[in-house]
Amino acid sequence: MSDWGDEPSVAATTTKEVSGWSDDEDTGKSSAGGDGGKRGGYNKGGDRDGDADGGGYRGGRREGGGGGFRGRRDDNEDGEERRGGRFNRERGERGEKGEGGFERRRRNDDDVNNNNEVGENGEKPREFYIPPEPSNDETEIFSSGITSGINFSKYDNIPVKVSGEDVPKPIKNFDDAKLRGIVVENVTKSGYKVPTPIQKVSIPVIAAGRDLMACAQTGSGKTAAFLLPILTKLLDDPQDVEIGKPQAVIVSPTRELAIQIFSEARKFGYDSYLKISIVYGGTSFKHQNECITKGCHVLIATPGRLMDFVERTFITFSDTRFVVLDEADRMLDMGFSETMRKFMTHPTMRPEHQTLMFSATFPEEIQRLAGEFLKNYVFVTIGVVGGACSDVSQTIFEVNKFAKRAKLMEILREQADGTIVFVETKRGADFLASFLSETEFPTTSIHGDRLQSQREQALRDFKNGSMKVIIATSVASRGLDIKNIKHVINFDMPNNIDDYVHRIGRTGRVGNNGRATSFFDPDQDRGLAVDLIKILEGANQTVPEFLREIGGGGGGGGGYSSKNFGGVDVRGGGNTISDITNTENNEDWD
Ligand SMILES: Nc1ncnc2c1ncn2[C@@H]1O[C@H](COP(=O)(O)OP(=O)(O)OP(=O)(O)O)[C@@H](O)[C@H]1O
Repeated sequence: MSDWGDEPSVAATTTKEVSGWSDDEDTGKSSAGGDGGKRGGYNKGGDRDGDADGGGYRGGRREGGGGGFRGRRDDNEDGEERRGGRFNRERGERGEKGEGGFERRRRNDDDVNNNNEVGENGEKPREFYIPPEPSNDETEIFSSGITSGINFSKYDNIPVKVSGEDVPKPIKNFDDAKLRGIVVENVTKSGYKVPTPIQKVSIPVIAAGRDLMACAQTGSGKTAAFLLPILTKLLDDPQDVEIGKPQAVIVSPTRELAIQIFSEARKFGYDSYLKISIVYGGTSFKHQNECITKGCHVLIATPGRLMDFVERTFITFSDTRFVVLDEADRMLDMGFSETMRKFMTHPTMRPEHQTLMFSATFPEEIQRLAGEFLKNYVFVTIGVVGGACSDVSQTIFEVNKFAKRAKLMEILREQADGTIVFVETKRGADFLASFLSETEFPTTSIHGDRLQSQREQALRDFKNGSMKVIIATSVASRGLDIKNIKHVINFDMPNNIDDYVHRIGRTGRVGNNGRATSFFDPDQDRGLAVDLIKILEGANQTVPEFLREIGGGGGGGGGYSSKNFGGVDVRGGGNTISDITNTENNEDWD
């Protein structure tokens, strides 16, 4: 079918879909809030639409920017000020639920922005985007993951804490996991030899039918931890698939993460009869509906798009045996709490479903809210929850906003390949990408104002090395598992320490060494100093003197407190708490 060429089928950005199935829903949702026609930079050069040269920025640069973009605090992924803390924003400034606060926020965030740009006349152009068909080539399917690195065996020494009633015993190896034969074959083809700690604990918990809330460090294999037992159960206890009634629903906060989970699910379900589908914002609703009307066992979705399907009754949950909320804290942070509540408590939801929540950071307040959705769950923390992966070497430079660009060039001249540069704002990403593209560094970018086709093309270009550098906003901070990320640079520091941990976790994955460099501007980032010191100390990194001075000695002494990062089971003492630091030798489980 010609629609499925290598190139995404993208009509001119002003094209409107005219059918009863149109994506108008998205139009409405995207229209509220946001930064309207304030975008600038390279798009004036007319080189963006269609991205013919592969998502890069060649020419069309507008002067200015100066390297620092912190002035536009409102120009971030959420389209609004983010300094105020999650719950203030959601509960306070936006008003209580019912006032429309949640909806307004949701409409402008990553998931539902189908039409991302602003045309000359102030209208948002749209695209009718049908993503390329996923590959069926076995080699390609199994080559997506990162090969485990030299520090993999150190995972055995990471403290593992589990609480809850009658917690099933962890497995020691994949043979103990009672995975379905075909799933085991796919695990082997993926090059996995030993389960990671989160997999050792989660696989038997999920297999035993329990709900789970799990916090484990970035890059430690959380995706397989839920996919392997789910696919096994669907195969061991098969039920006829009915159209619009997925048996497992996996929800992810960002589109790119959803796509990645989709690839992982196809990998572990390879050669089985399981049907895996995906629905996410920024793409043709009609097309995705056609895909799911073929029926699917496993549905991966972003929350806004999922609700669109649910509200139109194209998806119901009456056959749903598993609900997975990946990066659950981020979904709540993005304002999806109402959306999540709607589908978790949907009248069609099969009462006997299991709910599984995963993240590397899990603030206590969010954990508490999330706990509404789980029944008699097992709570697992691996390592210092919210702590940075110690395989990433972290360097913090004191750089003011006017010096950032020169410092970045200096670093890139040493080594540019495989660098992801995080900036605070979408506009900042545009400026920096167009600036760098006029240098010797082919650069692309990913952020919420780019069309979805451009976002996916940008990631492809970065992954295949045709673009050495990718500039990203926090949309790319979570979950992305890209082999060739060698260096994470925080050109702008994030607004909160959780984002910092997730951002630097794009490198140093599955036991590989990674590198992160951050530009700390005391004028802007002072508020982050104390938490940053704790993170550095917790990961045995050097704390620069200037940072200690700013932090007022903060971070020392008491060390890193995991309390605010969800390291504590909020249900308190009524539950068994086991410290199974070394799952290999622990006897308590026998
Ligand atoms: N047991 C294993 N052995 C070897 N590699 C593994 C194993 N489990 C997972 N991996 C690989 O580790 C990488 C990271 O896994 P994954 O993306 O699931 O991490 P994560 O914990 O979800 O990270 P993040 O918090 O950043 O989302 C992937 O490339 C995956 O293929």
